[in-house]
Parts: sequence; structure tokens; C-alpha cells
Amino acid sequence: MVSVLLPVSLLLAVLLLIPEVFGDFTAYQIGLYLIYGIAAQGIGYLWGKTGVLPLGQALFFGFSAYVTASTLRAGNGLGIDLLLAFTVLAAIAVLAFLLATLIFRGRKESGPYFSLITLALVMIAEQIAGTATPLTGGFNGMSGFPSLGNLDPFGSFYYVIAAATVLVSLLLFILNRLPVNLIAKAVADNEPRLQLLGFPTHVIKGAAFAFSAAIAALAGGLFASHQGIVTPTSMGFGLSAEMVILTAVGGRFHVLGPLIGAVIVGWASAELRDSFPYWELLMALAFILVVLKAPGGIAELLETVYRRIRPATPGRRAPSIAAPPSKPTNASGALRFDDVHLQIGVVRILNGVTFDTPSTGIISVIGPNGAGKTSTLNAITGNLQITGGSIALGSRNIHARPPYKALRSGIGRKLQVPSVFFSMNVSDNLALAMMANRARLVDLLRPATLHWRSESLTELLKRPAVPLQEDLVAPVAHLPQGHRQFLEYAMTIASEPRVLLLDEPCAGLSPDETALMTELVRTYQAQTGGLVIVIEHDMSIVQAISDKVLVLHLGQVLAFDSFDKVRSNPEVQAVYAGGTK
Ligand SMILES: Nc1ncnc2c1ncn2[C@@H]1O[C@H](COP(=O)(O)OP(=O)(O)OP(=O)(O)O)[C@@H](O)[C@H]1O
Repeated sequence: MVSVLLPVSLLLAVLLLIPEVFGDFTAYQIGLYLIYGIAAQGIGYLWGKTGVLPLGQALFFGFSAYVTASTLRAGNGLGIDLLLAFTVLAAIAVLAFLLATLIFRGRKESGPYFSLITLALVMIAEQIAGTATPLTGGFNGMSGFPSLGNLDPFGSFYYVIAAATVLVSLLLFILNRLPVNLIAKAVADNEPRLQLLGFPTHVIKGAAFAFSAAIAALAGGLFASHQGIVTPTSMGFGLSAEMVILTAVGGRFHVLGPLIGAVIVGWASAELRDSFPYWELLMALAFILVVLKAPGGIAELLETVYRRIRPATPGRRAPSIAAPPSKPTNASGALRFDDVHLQIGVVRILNGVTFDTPSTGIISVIGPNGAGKTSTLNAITGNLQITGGSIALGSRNIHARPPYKALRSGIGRKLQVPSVFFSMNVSDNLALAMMANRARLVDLLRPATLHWRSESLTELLKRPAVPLQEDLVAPVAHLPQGHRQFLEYAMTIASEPRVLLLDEPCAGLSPDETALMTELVRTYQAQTGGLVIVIEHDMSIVQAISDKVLVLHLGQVLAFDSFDKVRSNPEVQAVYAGGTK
């Protein structure tokens, strides 16, 4: 809690001292910088955590500013004004959520589409604001309305801005300690893995965008009241870009970064504007310098200096909490491919794959490079959409589903190259996996959820040969390949899926580690009674673990039988002639 209260108390103290030390006029100027800083904090949250860069945030800022101006002009009284303000914030958040989920739905990555669409929207909005004169006052804008509660913009209204700044910062600091923060960060880190853990990333990005839009709208309302005039530039691309610059300069990874950026850039611009004709050039150069040399912005530089003086001490590890059981998935029965075709452009990857697995056991998938093994798993989890035929698990067709629904259908997937969250430590990776298919919305707002452990995961971590126990606080980026393989395996089984898809789980493992991994897979299958499908090149492993072997070649099934029968199959021998692979 100290990590929240200390910076927030310091912020409060500094903001309260400003009018006392510098006087009302400076407080008025800083009030404006803080308003931009609040909007930039919203951008920082979205961009710094999820990696999604919004280029049209002034759309919400300006819209809210216009609505606030009209409301204040109508003179309804403080109560109605506040009620309307909350209604506008909520409406903007809902609209932003719908817009973002619509754009992100069906897209695998964040990509530049979203940024470009927000850019286009704010340009349209600025045009409309400039031409819809009866509503907005056209290019002259709206003016002549009182401040909220008739407070003096050059006096007491500063304290309203200071209060909003502290509250937004407090909220962001609290969010940083909750599981939702980990999930938001996981989007930027490895979105495909998060989807395979059952998280609908388009909804997560939509929620983060809605939150940042509501913060921009709050800032817009304060702006109208503070400035007493709203013009189309308050809803324009120029302001949107400026807010992004403030965020980048101040530091998008820190709660207070955007505020620092807004105050420093605002103050420097005001100082230079009158004394130096090329001040905009100087500001642009400063921006380029920060982006190139200090991508984490001023806040990160300050933190580096602070950490030199006071190195971080490793916190005490909180005791584990028994995780609730996984949500039932109703996954049962055999996996059935019926004449499955998969084509991307002119590349025909699967050409009529048909097989029917038993409902339990270990199936190995073998075949030469490029045979279509990984694509077969991709078709099951929805990472690739099939172009013909059907895939069913038990009595339910599963082929038209997006990847985040695979786990909800009881299918866990480990990828060929270990796919984990590289910017996080092992503990956070496991925490995300423990939430998969377990956490309800309310659990994502409880810090205790971060300490969930299931019995099976605890058992796995207790095994002396599993190299994860001593790695818990180690950044994943520093782990050797073998440890990453075990981590991804542990993450995949954390939600106890009934169907386990493992793509070369022993690749890069030492002989001892390989023996351990095969034993873990066998034990998991025996304990759950589920179906495990393993892609494997090493025939000794295939022989040791398989109940049946599926041989693929050129996107078709060459054989599907016991290991011995497959080994003596002349067609398989012909394909494998000359090597063990
Ligand atoms: N997204 C994609 N776009 C275009 N071609 C693809 C795509 N995914 C796979 N392919 C092609 O489909 C073929 C089968 O690929 P796949 O990865 O399924 O093979 P594999 O049997 O798993 O091979 P390996 O043992 O090398 O991993 C390859 O020729 C590959 O280049």
C-alpha cells in the first residue's frame, strides 16, 4: 500500500503548495497543464500497458468540453451539471468500448488500424465542430458560460483540477496492483498467448480504451470550465498529437509520467514562446531526443536515478491461496476431423484431412517438415480458419471459433517456440495462467487472485527436477530455453484442460529434461483421463508415449495407427527413408 500512498500523498502536497508558493496566476497556468496531463494519463494507460496507441483522444476531450459548455450555459445548477457530467463520461466510455471491440474483433494483433481509425475520427470531428455553427459556435467556438459551481478559474477552480489529478492518479496506482493490470500488460507482451489462455483480447483492449476515453472526457469537462471557451481545436488532431507527445516525453509506463510531461512541456513552451522564435522546432527536437534515447520518458529516467540511490529490495512473497476450480467446459468425446481443407492464398496447407481420435490417450503427430502438423493444431484452436470440412470435439463443432474460445472448450495449447510473457517474471506468468478459465470479473479486481495456486500446479512446482521453483522472481527473458518450455507447459496445464495440444514440447531439452517432460505428459494424461496430442520428431519419444500415431504428409493423413503398425507401413517408410525424422 506504501507504493500507492507515498506518491499520491507527495503529489497532493506538491499540488497544494503551488498556489501558496507561486501565486494564483501560475496555479491557473499549471491547472491547464494538469488538465492536458490527466488526458495524457489516459493515453499512458492504454499505450503503456496494452501497446495500443490512440491518435484521436481529443475526440472525447473536445466532445465532453462542448457538452460541458452547453450544460454550464444552460445554468441548471451544480447538481444537474454534475449528474450530466457523469452521464456524459459513462456514455463516452460505452461508445469507446463498442468502437474498439468492433475494430479489434477478429484481428489477431493490435496493428496500426486502430490508431489510424482514431486519427480519421478526430479529423472528421474537428471538421464537424467547425461547421456545425448552431451547435458548436463554428470556428469561433462556444464562450460566455460560467465555470462549474461558479468557481473562479483563477482561484478556487484550481483545487477542483488538483483533486481530479490526485483521484485519477490514485485510481491508476490502485489499478497497477490488481490482476487487471497484469492482463492489460499481457496484451502488449504476447497477445496470441493471452488468447490461448482464454482471454478475449478485443474486449480487454476495448475496456482499456473506454477507460482512457472516460479520462479524456473528464479532462475535457475541466478544460471547458477552466478556459471558459471551447473551439474546434479542442477536438482536433493537433491536440490529439500533442497529448501523445506529452505522454511519450513524460513516460507512458508510469502513472505520473504523463503529468510530468504535460507540466514540463507546457511550462517550457510558455517560457520559450515569447523569447525564442523557433521554440516549436526546439520542442520537436526535444521530443525526438526523448523518443530515441529514453523511450520510457522522463519518469523512467527519474526512476533510474532514484533506484541508484535506493535500490529496490525484493518484497516478501505473499503466501499462495488455493485457487477456485476451473470452470466446467463440457469438453468430452473424440476429436474428429472430417475432410478438412486449409488454404491461405494459393498455399494449400491441409488437403482433406480426416481422422477420428479416441476420446482419451496420447496421440503423437509426426511427419516431415511442412507436412501440416502445426497447422492441424492451429485449425483446432482457431489460429487458422479452415476453408472446408469440419472439426468436432465430441458432438460440438469447434472449427469456426476464435482462439480465445479454445480453452473454454477445454482445449489447452502449448506452442512450438515457447510462448510466454517475456517482459514479466515467472510468478506473473503463472498468475496469468491460474486466472485462465477460473477468474470471474470480480476476481480480476482482487489482489489476492495474483496468489492463486491450484493443487496440480503446486505439485508440479514441488518436483525438484522442474526448474521453475527457484526461477519464480526471475524475468522470463533471462530463462534458458528448457526452463521456458517447462514454464509454458505449466501455464498450459494450469487450467486443467481435457484436451492438451503440445507442439514439440521436448525441443531444446537435455536428455534428463526430455525424460521429465515425457513423464509429466504421461502423468497428466493418466490423472485427467483426457486426450493429449503431441507433435514430436524424436521417434524414441513417440514410441515411448503414444497410444496412436498420426502421420501427416503434404497436408494429408498418411497413416493413423499404433506405433508398431505405423513403423511397418511402407508408405510411411518411403516418406521417412533416409533419416529418423
Ligand atoms: N500462416 C501461414 N501462411 C502461409 N503458409 C503457411 C502458414 N502456416 C503454415 N504455412 C505453410 O503450410 C505448410 C505446413 O506448415 P506447418 O507449420 O503446419 O508444418 P509442420 O508440419 O508443422 O512443419 P514443422 O515440422 O517444420 O514445424 C508449410 O509449407 C508452411 O510454410
